[in-house]
Amino acid sequence: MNEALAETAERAISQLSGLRFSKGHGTGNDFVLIADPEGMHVISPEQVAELCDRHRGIGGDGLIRAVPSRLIDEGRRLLTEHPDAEWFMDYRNGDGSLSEMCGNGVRVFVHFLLAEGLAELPTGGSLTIGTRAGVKTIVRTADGYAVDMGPWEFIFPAEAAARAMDSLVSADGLEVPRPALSVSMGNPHTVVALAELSELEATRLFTAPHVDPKPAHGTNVEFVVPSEPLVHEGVGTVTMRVHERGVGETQSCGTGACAAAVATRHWAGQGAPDAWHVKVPGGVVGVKFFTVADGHEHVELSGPATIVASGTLS
Ligand SMILES: N[C@@H](CCC[C@H](N)C(=O)O)C(=O)O
Repeated sequence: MNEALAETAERAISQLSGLRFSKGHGTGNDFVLIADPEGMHVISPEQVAELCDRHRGIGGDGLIRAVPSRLIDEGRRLLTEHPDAEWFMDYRNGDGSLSEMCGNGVRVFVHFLLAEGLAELPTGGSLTIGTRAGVKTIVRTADGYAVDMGPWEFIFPAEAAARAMDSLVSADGLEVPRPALSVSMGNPHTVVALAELSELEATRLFTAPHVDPKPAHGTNVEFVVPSEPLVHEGVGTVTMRVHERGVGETQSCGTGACAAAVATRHWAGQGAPDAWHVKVPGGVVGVKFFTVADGHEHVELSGPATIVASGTLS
């Protein structure tokens, strides 16, 4: 970083001096967390990027601001139908860009709300929060939290139905472009199937994979290898690496794990299970498909959430 950039970075953070923060992660997908109960801290994209910088900031794949839904436009819109969604997860990627949704982020966000005494989640109860991809309902599990992520959708439905793939993805380390399927979990994902773990290891994700055609607002790209056998005791397992839009390679991606399970189940065809384990570099998350009262299929994401530190910006 040159001197001018370093100065801009320091200025960006110093403007937030005195602000309390926490740092947390879900299976290694890490976030800077800021509670903003009065809705006073609109953090600019530059400030987000500096706070998430691993050398000059706190470091994180993204930043989550906890703000009351009534104090942010996107939250107010949800309150008419969901008055119980008191808190809104204002999520930014590490480069400062907005994303509609973050699956690991939801668990860490709820864990943070509870740790800060801002919300309660009694055993056997649930908590509803607002996000840019609608409301999400969370319950506790033995090892963390399970989130009803809502319905999934194919981004290119006609192609997905006709050919089980809708795009080609090239990445450094892979000799030829690979077929892929694009799935929305509120945010966009493109899932690429690889045959062998050795191919997954050989894939280099320092630069963004090339996706053709690419979803309109960019995409997160998941590379998955089905386990052999794919299904054991009714649970399907895949191993995944991810290149996240607005971040780069991360240790885990919750919405990406959901998209990976959607695509693999689609490829596996009739009889494929509704319960999945997705192994990521930072751990394992669970994905389940279930049908809700109105007949729609929803996706549940489960996994741990940890707060590792809290402090004050100097
Ligand atoms: N890591 C997240 C996804 C974060 C957003 C993503 N980078 C995007 O731009 O859509 C997750 O756990 O889902």
